[in-house]
Amino acid sequence: MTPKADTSVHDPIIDVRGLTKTYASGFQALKTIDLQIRRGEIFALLGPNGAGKTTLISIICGIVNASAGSVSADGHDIVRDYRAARMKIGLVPQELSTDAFESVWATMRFSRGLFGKPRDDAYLEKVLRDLSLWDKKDNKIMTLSGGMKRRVLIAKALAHEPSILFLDEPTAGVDVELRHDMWEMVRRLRENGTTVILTTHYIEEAEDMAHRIGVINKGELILVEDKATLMRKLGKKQLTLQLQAPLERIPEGLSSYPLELTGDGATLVYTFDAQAEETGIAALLRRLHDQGIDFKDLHSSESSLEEIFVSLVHRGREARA
Ligand SMILES: Nc1ncnc2c1ncn2[C@@H]1O[C@H](COP(=O)(O)OP(=O)(O)OP(=O)(O)O)[C@@H](O)[C@H]1O
Repeated sequence: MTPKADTSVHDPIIDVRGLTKTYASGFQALKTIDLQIRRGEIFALLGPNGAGKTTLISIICGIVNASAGSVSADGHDIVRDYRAARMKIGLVPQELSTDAFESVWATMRFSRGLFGKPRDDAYLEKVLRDLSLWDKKDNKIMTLSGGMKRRVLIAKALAHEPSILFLDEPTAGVDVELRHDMWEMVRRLRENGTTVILTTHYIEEAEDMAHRIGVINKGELILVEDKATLMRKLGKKQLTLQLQAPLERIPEGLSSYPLELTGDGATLVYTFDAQAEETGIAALLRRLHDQGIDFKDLHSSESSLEEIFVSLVHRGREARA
């Protein structure tokens, strides 16, 4: 990887300002996005299906046109200075769409050539070795396993030595081992100075790797935060109790607890802070017993990202109302 002259984190490597996107269908996929990515960071963009993650990445990578606003990549405006901006960026898409009949090696050489970069077989060899693909270099892509094809996508995106790498759902549907290999690879890239932006549905992925996290929902960037701060906010767990007999409402004696009655009154959900020393579960169960409320089953779970997004958006709407 090329050494980076400027490693300052204050100078954004990606600068997105007032970006909006309305597709030809009239659907507004992005609503005024402002986002600065720091040089050398791993940034995770989280959001439920259809939130606008791929649209945002596609605009930054010059695949989709913005309706308004501007983006610069390493100082180059992605419209006025498209070639220079694109040269800085490697994109690992969700799916492999072409090159099935080509060998891994030919695909790499071709990708590098597309960006007008001089031949550098030693560099390409290093990329393939780092991704455990070297022994497959002469294989046609169609003969590789799904996991290997994923690695090829990454290798291809790195062929022209970009300083910014976008990974769109890098580990969706891959097995645990490959997921860990990919995380390892992302860390190595970062150590070499590459800025990595990934989209994911997996909270562990963001938790494990990202320095900062952006949450996008319905085309709005609802927050951008350092990971540690966000994890504290998201660190909620839930205890779900299946009641023996449905309740009409939460009894007075339990009103001090953050409880919610769902499933026609037959399910009681208690939300608590996973990081807190006292979860309050023991006291709650005692209180339920005192109130004569019996349950037949209970389980605890961490709120899914989708639930967290919904609650974030909900809160945002309430705050605006
Ligand atoms: N070419 C298009 N024309 C019209 N609407 C589109 C087009 N591409 C995407 N959309 C819509 O824009 C919204 C955002 O889509 P996008 O693919 O950016 O979401 P995403 O966050 O990447 O979702 P996922 O996690 O499912 O990949 C969706 O409602 C989608 O249906």
